Amino acid sequence: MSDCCSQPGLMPIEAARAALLEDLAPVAGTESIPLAQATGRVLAQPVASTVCLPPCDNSAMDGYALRIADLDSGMPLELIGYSFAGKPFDGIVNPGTCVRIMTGAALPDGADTVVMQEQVTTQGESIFIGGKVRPGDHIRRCGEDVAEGETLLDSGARISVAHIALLAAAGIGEVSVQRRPVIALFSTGDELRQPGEPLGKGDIFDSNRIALLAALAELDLEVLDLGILPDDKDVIRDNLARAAREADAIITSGGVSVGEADYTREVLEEMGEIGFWKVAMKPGKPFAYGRLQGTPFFGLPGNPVSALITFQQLAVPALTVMKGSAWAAPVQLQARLQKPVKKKPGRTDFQRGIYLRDESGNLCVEPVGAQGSHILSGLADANCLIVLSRDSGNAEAGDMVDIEPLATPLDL
Ligand SMILES: Nc1nc2c(c(=O)[nH]1)N[C@H]1C(S)=C(S)[C@@H](COP(=O)(O)OP(=O)(O)OC[C@H]3O[C@@H](n4cnc5c(N)ncnc54)[C@H](O)[C@@H]3O)O[C@H]1N2
Ligand code: MOO
Repeated sequence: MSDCCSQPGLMPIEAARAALLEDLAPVAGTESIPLAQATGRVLAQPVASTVCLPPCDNSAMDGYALRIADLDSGMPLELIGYSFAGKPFDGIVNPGTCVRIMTGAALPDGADTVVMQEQVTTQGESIFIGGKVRPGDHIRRCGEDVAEGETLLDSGARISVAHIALLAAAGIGEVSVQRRPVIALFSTGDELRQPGEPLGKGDIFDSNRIALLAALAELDLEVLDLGILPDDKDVIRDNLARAAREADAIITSGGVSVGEADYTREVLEEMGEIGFWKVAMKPGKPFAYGRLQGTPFFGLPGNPVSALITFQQLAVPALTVMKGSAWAAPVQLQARLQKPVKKKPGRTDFQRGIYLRDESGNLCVEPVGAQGSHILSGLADANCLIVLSRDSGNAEAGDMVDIEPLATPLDL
C-alpha cells in the first residue's frame, strides 16, 4: 500500500534539490570588509599568505638556544645574552656559548637547538645541560605551517573563526567577500499572531517566520521582513511584487497546499512561473519553487516542522549557491533503529530522532515520540533526522537506517 499523500508527479527530493542547484547562481556584487567582521561571509577572491608562518625559526619553549655539537664535551656553556619574543638577540651563538630564549623568540644565528630550562642548571653565567637533547629540539621552523604566497582559502569558502585566525596570522587585514543576498520573508495566514500578542479563538503564534528569521541570520543573510500577511490575494500580490523588486530571493510560509485559502502558490502562478510544486518528501510535500520577475521563490508549507525541514533540505542548498559557495550534502551515518517505524513507500521521510552510542559503542537511534508535522517539541528534542528512502516501507527495531546528525536542533 502506498502513502495516501504520495501521488504520481511528486518530484523526488534528490531531483528537486538538483533542479534548484542547477537553476541558481551566486548573486552579483562583492565588498571589501575588515577581517574581524568576516565570519560567515563567503570569499569572493582566493587569499594568499603575505608571509611564511612562522615568519622565522623560533623557540617552542622557554630555555636556552645553543649549538648541539657543544654538548659532546660536557663542559658548561657561557651565557651571552637574551632573546625575547619581539626583542631578538642580534649577536651570534659561537662555539661554547648559549642564549637565554623565551617561547616565540627568534632563534639566534649560530644556534641549532633549544633546551628547556627544566634541563638546565646555572652558576652565574655558566650553564650546565642535563638529560637527553636531540639536534633541532624545540625549534618551530620558518614556513612549517604556511609558505609565503601559499593559497590559504579559495573563493567560495565560508569564513570561519579558525579561518580568521589563519588569515590574521598571515597578515591579511581585509577580505573581498560576496554581497549578502537579501531574502524577503513573510508568512501567510489569518490565524497567525506575533508571539507576545493576545491569541483569539483559533489563532496561533507565527513560529515559522520567527524561526526562519533566526535561521537566515545564522546563515548570514540579509532579510526583508514583510511580516504576517492575511489570507488575502491582493495583499499577497502586493507583497510578492515588492519582494521581487527589492530582494534576491523570496521565502514564504503557508498557503501552498490545496485549501480554499491557500493563495500563495496560486498568486505566484498568476504573477510568475512555478518551476516545480510538490516534492516526494515527508514532511514538506507541498513545497513550491518558482520565479517572480526572475527572483527565485521558495514556498514553504505552513506546518511548522514541514516549513523548517523543507527550508533545511531544499532552501539552504539553494541559498548556499546564491551566497557564492558550493553546497555539500550533509554527512549521513548509519545507526541501528531501536524502535519500529511506520512508513509507506512513496516519499522520502525525515523522521526526527535522537541518536547515541549504546554500551558496545555502536550508534543507535530512536525516533522522538510523535512525528506529526505540527509537533515542534519533537523537532526541538531531536539531534538527528532519520532519513528513510522514498521506496522503503516500515522499518523494524534492529534495522540499520541513515541518519543526518544535527549539531544543534535543526542545525543548518
Ligand atoms: N487535502 C489536503 N490537505 C492538505 C494537504 C494535501 O495534500 N491535501 N497537504 C497537507 C500538508 S502535507 C501540509 S504541509 C499542509 C501545508 O499547507 P499550506 O502550506 O497551505 O499551509 P497552511 O494551510 O497555511 O497551514 C498549514 C498548517 O500550518 C499552520 N501554520 C501556517 N503558517 C504558520 C506559521 N507561520 N507558524 C506556525 N504555524 C503555521 C497552520 O495554522 C496550519 O495548521 O497542508 C496539508 N493539507
Ligand atoms: O506532511 Mo506535510 O508535508 O508537511 O504536513
